[in-house]
Amino acid sequence: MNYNLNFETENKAKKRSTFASLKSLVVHLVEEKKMLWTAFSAMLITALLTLAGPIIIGHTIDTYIRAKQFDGVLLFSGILLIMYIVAVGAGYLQTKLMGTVGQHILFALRNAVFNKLQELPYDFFNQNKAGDLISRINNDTENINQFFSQSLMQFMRSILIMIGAGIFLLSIHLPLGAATLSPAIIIWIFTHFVSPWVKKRNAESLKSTGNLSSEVQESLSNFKVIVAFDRRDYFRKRFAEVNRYNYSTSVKAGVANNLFMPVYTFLSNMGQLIVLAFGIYLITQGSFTIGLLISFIAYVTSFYNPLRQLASLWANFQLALAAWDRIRKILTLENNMPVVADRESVTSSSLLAFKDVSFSYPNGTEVLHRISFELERGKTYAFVGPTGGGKTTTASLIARIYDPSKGTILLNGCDIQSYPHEERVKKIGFILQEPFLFSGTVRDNILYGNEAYREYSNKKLAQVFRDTGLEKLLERFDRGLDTKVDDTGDGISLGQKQLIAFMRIVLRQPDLLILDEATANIDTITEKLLDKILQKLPASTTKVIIAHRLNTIANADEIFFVNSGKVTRAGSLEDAVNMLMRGKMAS
Ligand SMILES: Nc1ncnc2c1ncn2[C@@H]1O[C@H](COP(=O)(O)OP(=O)(O)OP(=O)(O)O)[C@@H](O)[C@H]1O
Repeated sequence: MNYNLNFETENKAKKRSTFASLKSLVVHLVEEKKMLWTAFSAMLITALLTLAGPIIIGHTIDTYIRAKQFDGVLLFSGILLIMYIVAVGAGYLQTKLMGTVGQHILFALRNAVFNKLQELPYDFFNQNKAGDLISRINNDTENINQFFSQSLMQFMRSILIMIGAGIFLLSIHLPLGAATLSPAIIIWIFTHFVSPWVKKRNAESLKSTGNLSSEVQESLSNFKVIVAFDRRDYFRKRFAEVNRYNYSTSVKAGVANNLFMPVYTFLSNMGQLIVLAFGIYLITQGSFTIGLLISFIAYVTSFYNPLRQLASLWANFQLALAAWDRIRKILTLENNMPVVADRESVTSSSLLAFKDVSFSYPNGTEVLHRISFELERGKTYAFVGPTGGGKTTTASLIARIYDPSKGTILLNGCDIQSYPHEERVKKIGFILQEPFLFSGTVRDNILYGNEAYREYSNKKLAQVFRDTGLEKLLERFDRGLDTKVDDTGDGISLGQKQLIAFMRIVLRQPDLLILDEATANIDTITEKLLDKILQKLPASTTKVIIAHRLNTIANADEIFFVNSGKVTRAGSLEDAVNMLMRGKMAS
């Protein structure tokens, strides 16, 4: 399955309309309904008060100022003052609520994206760069927050005031109103045609920010190799290139976003000009009053000012939608490794069986071809073979990191795909070639995902370590269980990392234990100790050992030779060595 998040954009396959993007975003606002309605009501109050202002001023001029009745002027000035104070209060409430809504959405979206990432299969992380994912979780969600906390209500307020002012303009004087509003039609046509282009520019800019983040992440996580091979200049150039691209896409997005403003300003000035010319003409004809003209000019301002604001708000809106499209792509991904239903209990003599299994990596050629073999309970199996022969791939299929392209894998006689993840992970333990550690202590890392011992005190745990024979391994760490570990694993050696991974898996006591080159960096004496610990595991535990060092597999009950995507029984250790030598000579 294609999990590449940038694939759709690159192929220009599916273009989503603004409306479709918006609709899918609105679904996520249900929880904020109450606050949104309150903020909307506050916004409505400010909009109505803003709209009422000009008509009151026009009325005061025509009724009281022309008749020199200053009591009336004072009364309406007081009313206007109260209206302005209420508008400030409502505006404050609206801003405060929308700031909270924005933060809630930011919080919920970040959680949703992160939780979704936890559900996605290994393949997804093969196909997407960590930096790009980080940018989606951090930057894109922040763009949406900015839109909600700063732009949405302003956006709605602008539209409401425009509609209200438009109605007033048309009802005060229909021909003058229609003439004044005519430039708005040009604005609408312009916006309609330019918006998709602006959204595309924003999407490109966000994508290049993701690439920039990937580049930083790649060079920072590999800085040791970069320094060791003196590739700093090369990475400097690479970074400069990605940074330049980001700069140019951001400039283009900025230009696109700012295009609305001058056009809107010009057309709104046209509106004002029409009022002045046409309005003064009407006054000279005696069919319009000065008070009405002042109200009219105020409504024209009320109509075109929000329109100008809409220019920048519309740009924020497009940016938020482009960001939302990037987030939505993660949220709508489906795990292509579901648990299949209807598992029937079948009694089987073998713990695990491959039946005619073939496998290809995404976008790759087939690397395993019609493999069949069985692993019995309690036995130790060794998988040997030349580099690139398919050992790790076979082990990954056993641990269901991937599903076969063809054929079936049976665990206890049932399709491995029918086991819930937790149950499968309990049954099959897997130590990777490069163990991954989390920041914390050795204890945290050993008990990672271990429900049984998580709450044990160090004293109680020490007894478990004595029973399982792991205590000697802890001596390899300065402060035992309390030794600090950071996620880069820089403070400890590669061999120590492998020991942590080993202890982690032995404590879980799985039915099937896969060690993929798990002792490659461990000295021979410690390796013998590990062997003893493995012997202490329950007699029913099946072990699969993948190793290049042949002494590691001396105790195996059976040896499989893995080469060119085929798995064959090698017979004795001597036969395996011969096969390996022949394989090497042939290659
Ligand atoms: N993530 C991947 N995407 C595409 N191809 C891959 C991937 N991982 C491995 N391969 C390819 O699959 C084939 C088998 O690789 P695999 O890692 O299973 O070999 P191996 O026998 O474990 O090698 P080694 O002894 O070096 O660990 C190789 O040709 C390799 O290039």
